[in-house]
Amino acid sequence: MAERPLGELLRHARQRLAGAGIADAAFDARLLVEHFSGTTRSDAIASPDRPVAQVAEIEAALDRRIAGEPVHRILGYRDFYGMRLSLSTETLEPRPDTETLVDAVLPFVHATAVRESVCRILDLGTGTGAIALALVTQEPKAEAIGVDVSEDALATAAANAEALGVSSRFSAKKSNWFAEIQGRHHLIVSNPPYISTSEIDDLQNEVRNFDPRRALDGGPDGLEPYRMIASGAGRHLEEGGLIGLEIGHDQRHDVTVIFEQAGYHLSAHYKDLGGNDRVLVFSC
Ligand SMILES: C[S@@+](CC[C@H](N)C(=O)[O-])C[C@H]1O[C@@H](n2cnc3c(N)ncnc32)[C@H](O)[C@@H]1O
Repeated sequence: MAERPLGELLRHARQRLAGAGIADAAFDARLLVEHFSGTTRSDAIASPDRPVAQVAEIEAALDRRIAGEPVHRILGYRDFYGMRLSLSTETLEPRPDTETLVDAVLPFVHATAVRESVCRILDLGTGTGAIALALVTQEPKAEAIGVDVSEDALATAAANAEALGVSSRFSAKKSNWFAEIQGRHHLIVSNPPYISTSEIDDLQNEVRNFDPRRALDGGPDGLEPYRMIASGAGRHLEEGGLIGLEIGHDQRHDVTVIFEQAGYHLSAHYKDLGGNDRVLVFSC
């Protein structure tokens, strides 16, 4: 395909996406054109006549977006807590709501690192490594094990750690929750699958068709992973340690009961940016 000027290509991409009913057409068009043409927003403003050769790649990306693929799946990355994280087939796309969990536990991570010279973190269901990597990049004395059952997710998390320069303080470990985990940790964090099996079919197409089912499905009532974590945490948490969990918007009561029955106290709860219950923090 012939080259086209950057400004014209941006307008064309926006029109194609808007015409197909894509909600954030202007934003998605900009992300896709910039990514595949290797240009920036400043280039579009300062040099709209700059020729772009990657017209075919951009058209193919627009086709995928119009077919319903989320824009970050097409780009192959998503930004989280100031980090650029690569995605792969079996990783959930990290969501801004999960940053609430990082914010909730980060003061404890810093305080533990000051007091103990280290903060050992276990991230159960690490996916891209999002939560663990946010914490170890924010606290130089923190070290984390990212656990997952997916080999693909573990490889992606390890590659993200390498790209962020923290691979000496992050290890990716294949384990069914605590099954292969040894030792005690100051902090256990998890954003487990928490959607009930029957609700998965009602999710938006972009979630249902492109996020891996294993990252979403929390069993018949969506609470099974919380039961697994509550029953195993006692063998892996240091005295005075914390458990930080992301939850579904209607799970605050049920998850609190599960952890209280296992002997923990709810020490804090947080809402996400949309005002929904999103994070619970338990102490021993
Ligand atoms: C909701 S995703 C969270 C991913 C990442 N922590 C984040 O917040 O973006 C849940 C993750 O749990 C993993 N998982 C599912 N079942 C698991 C199990 N039995 N043991 C360990 N990890 C599991 C999935 O593969 C997926 O990566």
